[in-house]
Amino acid sequence: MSTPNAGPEPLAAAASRPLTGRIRVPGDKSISHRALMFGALALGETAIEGLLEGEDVLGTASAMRAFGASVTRTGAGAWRVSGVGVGGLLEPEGVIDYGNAGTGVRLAMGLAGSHAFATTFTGDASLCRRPMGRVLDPLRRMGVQVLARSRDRLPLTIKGPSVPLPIEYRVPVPSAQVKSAVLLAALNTPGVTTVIEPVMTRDHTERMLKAFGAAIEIETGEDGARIIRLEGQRDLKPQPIVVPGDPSSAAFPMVAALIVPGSDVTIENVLLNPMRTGLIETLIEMGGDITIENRRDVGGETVGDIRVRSSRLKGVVVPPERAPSMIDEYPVLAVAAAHAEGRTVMEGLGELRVKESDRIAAVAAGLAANGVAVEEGPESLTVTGPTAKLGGGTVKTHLDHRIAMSFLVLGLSSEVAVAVDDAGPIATSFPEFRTLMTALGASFGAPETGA
Ligand SMILES: O=C(O)C1=C[C@@H](OP(=O)(O)O)[C@@H](O)[C@H](O)C1
Ligand SMILES: C=C(OP(=O)(O)O)C(=O)O
Repeated sequence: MSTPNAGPEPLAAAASRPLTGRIRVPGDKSISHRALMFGALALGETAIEGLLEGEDVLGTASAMRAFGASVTRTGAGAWRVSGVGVGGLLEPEGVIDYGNAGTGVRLAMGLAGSHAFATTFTGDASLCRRPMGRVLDPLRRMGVQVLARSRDRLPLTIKGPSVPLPIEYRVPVPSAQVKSAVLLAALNTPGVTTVIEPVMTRDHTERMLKAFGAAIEIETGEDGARIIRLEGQRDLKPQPIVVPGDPSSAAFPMVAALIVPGSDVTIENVLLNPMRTGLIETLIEMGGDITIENRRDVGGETVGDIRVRSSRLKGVVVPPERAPSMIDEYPVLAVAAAHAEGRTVMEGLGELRVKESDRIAAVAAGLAANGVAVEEGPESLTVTGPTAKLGGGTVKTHLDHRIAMSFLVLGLSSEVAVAVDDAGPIATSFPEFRTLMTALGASFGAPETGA
């Protein structure tokens, strides 16, 4: 969990020698959260390999223990979960502190919301600013009572009804977290709950629920929306899970290899679910030399090794409909765009305003502080490159891991060092970031020394 008393960890990066080598990034964050949660609901033992051991996911491991499941670490990335069965969660004794983890807390609210007990959730300063109404609204319709600070922010307490109501819910924002929270609540709801998704988002919940034997059906409506029906109160069967590498973490060495001259990096075993590969598609359109090798199927998901060589990039227009397949990758795409010839226009970014930070504002401020030409729109970012004299600025990370990692990557190709005010949040999703990047040839240091 977060360590609020540790204090900020300033860090800087400066022009790197070519990055070379083969690395594996840690397990996918979305799949890791879900593996622990579905394991906690299944009857019997779920063995997980390759779990992301970042703070966000460790928060879910603690939360599942608080709900009565047995969760044990048996080796590096190897975990076992003994579940309590659908409907069998216990009332947690204390407050569930989810630290920085939006996915963790929103999915856990769905889980707890279908149980007739009270759960209190809280988080760090970033999570307490983020909107929870998007999950609480459908849960209220299922009969959940909510006691919250104004505007549905954490800390808050929810209490499930004795018999939850199945609902039909059209997800109003493109959000896999909202879809998943309703489906998790539906697991312990009698009858059929329907979630309608006008815009498709990452589908790990649906894929994994199928694998665990849930009664889930998906069809496409006349208007093109995805209609997901789940019949509740059916047992889940434990499944061995192998978590592939997180494409959202792979994004950082990928962009670093593209922009540091002379680089040639391979990132092995990365999840290539089509709802997660928008960044790869965009970087290839920009002229990035990226090839996928050894494409294969692992546990119902496509994975592959991504080879990236430094490239001359050109600006592109990234269409808004691509946003769900690369929603967490815009900060690091903006860093690539600072190196591209011409304008890169990123549209349809409204959701970026409610992530760990307001990522449109944080990226714009960070790029501007380092001499990059950037324009911020209400739901867009436009970056014009290449930048003549890059670097020299200190970036405010606002408790946002992706802002910290993106700007350290910018530093690796800057004339003058780029500093971030706090690298601590990197541990939420990618604790090995510094070690792996260093193994490729990058170097980081204290901002005072200019790295
Ligand atoms: O469901 C998930 O695992 C996630 C969904 C996305 O959030 P939204 O559902 O808010 O788009 C993403 O930003 C987050 O990192 C992980
Ligand atoms: C948005 C993110 O995570 P979460 O919503 O789980 O905090 C992210 O990891 O970029």
